[in-house]
Amino acid sequence: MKISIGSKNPSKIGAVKSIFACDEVISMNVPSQVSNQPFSDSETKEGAIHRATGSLTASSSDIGIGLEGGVMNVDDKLYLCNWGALVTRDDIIFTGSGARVLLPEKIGAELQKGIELGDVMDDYAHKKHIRKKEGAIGILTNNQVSRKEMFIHVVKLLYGQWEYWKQN
Ligand SMILES: O=P(O)(O)OP(=O)(O)OP(=O)(O)OC[C@H]1O[C@@H](n2cnc3c(O)ncnc32)[C@H](O)[C@@H]1O
Ligand SMILES: [Mg+2]
Repeated sequence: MKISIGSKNPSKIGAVKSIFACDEVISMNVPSQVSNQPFSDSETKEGAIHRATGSLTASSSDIGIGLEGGVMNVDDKLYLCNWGALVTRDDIIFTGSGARVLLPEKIGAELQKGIELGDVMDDYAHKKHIRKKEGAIGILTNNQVSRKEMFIHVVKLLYGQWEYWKQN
């Protein structure tokens, strides 16, 4: 079975490969059709769906997967959020979201200026390419949960829903 994923980010590809272990995984950049830095659950989820459908349309895969990172407000505080979507050839869409973590106010202020979280995080932690490695969630949890591990959980939610649907 062939799976496409709408991203070239290694933490996203790694998560998909961990769960769909013996399948062929095709990765490609496709437009998320939302802002580079989504600012709500809804926008982040839409981005994930567009990445999944975009990769399906652009390849001969059996299912398409999209994973999208964003931020969202709870009680006037910004949290990191992540969404995933799995789309089948007959247009069934499964979605699920990942762990959330509070963003320090300093980070929230930079995001409000229009800077992407990936860039804000590199500045904040004095590191490079955090988005492709441990991620904001890895930095903020002192590496208890990496971005790949968080995405593995999201991919499990998608995989499980899809398996259940196939059996029923
Ligand atoms: O190549 P793509 O797939 O776009 O990978 P990305 O790292 O840009 O990831 P997203 O577009 O899904 O994330 C949207 C924005 O949020 C940032 N972001 C989200 N989660 C992050 C994390 O855990 N660590 C660092 N940056 C993160 C990311 O850098 C983008 O600016
Ligand atoms: Mg991006």
